[in-house]
Amino acid sequence: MRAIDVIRKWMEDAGLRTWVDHMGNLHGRADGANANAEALLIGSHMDTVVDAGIFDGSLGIVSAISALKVMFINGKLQKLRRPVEVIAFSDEEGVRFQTTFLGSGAVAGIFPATTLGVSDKRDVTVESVLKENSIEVTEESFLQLKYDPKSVWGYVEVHIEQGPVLEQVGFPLGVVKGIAGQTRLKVTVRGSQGHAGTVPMSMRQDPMVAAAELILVMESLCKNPEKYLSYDYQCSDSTLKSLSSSLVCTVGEISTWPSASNVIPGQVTYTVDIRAIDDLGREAVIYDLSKRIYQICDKRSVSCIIEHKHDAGAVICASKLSSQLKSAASSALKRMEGDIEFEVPTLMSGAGHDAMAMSHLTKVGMLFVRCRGGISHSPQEHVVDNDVWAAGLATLSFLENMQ
Ligand SMILES: NC(=O)N[C@H](N)C(=O)O
Ligand SMILES: [Mn+2]
Ligand SMILES: [Mn+2]
Repeated sequence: MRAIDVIRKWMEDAGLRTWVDHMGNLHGRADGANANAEALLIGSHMDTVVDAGIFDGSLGIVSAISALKVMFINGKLQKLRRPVEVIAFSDEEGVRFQTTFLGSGAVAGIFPATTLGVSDKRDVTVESVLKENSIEVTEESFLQLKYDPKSVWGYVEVHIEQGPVLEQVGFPLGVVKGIAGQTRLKVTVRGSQGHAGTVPMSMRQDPMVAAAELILVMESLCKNPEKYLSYDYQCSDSTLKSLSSSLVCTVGEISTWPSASNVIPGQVTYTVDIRAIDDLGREAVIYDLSKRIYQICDKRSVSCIIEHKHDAGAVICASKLSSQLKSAASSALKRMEGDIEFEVPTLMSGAGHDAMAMSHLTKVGMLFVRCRGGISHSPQEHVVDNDVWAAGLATLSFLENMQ
């Protein structure tokens, strides 16, 4: 809510009409010369992860507002060939409720109204959090957030790369070809709680050690999918090849009950985040992993529950937007450095973005900005001033020349 107040002021300084919708997304719109034309939506997310950096999400919002402010100052804003609407999305990371894209998903209309009843670890629901912040959302007003696809020309997002490629190729900007698909699971393993000092090792049904084995097996599967999945099983050679270069898995959270050093746990819960460019391959990995989880739990006489918390298919960015972003990036760099000898690179995104949700509403394009060491989701996340500058100039050039 504090971020909304700060960003809303920036939007109004840039001459935008602002409002906050029932999912806490902040909108800033310039109608341009044709208020009823299909609008360009541009933006990113306001939220971030725990112990994060300051560029993930926010750079996309600031680049969009800054470019529009330049146009406001030089009188070009009202000459825009179509309305431009900046959206600062409320929840993209999905860290609190384990369902990501809550803000952009509401605008894209991909979620049912029951989403309002999703709760966090303290059983606080999305609906009550919004109401606590004086956003009187109802199921009806939630469903009304969906934009009419006919009113939207496209969605563009400027975002830090969160990876090492642009730094490696020595380029401040890159155009995103596509975004990897992702699945989030919650695995709960239950055993028999007991005294750490009295239960013989041979008689234990210890969910902590079972979870440890499950996590190691998942790591091995994701490091060597070809060893676990094969054609006659459910994966073609091309899928296996794609998995070998793009499959990643992470256990970011683990908790246990009763979490006491002299008690054999009764229950262990951990999160699984699995991503791959190939959706079929990702589904095959999830299927195979689930099978192995049940087998190992059976062998260890512990029970387990696998909950699917979130799935998002891979997204290919629209070539029309990508080519306009590419020329905007090169004109920005020419403006900064004189001529550029190389072509603006194109690359895939392993990170998820609001563009994944918005792709259900309209064509999407993304521009990546180099970040130091490719580090993100960490206080070490950093973008040098000149690259922030390049991102803003590229956004301005895109808006000035959008077709
Ligand atoms: N939904 C998401 O993917 N959120 C982050 N951007 C992520 O990549 O984890
Ligand atoms: Mn993030
Ligand atoms: Mn992000």
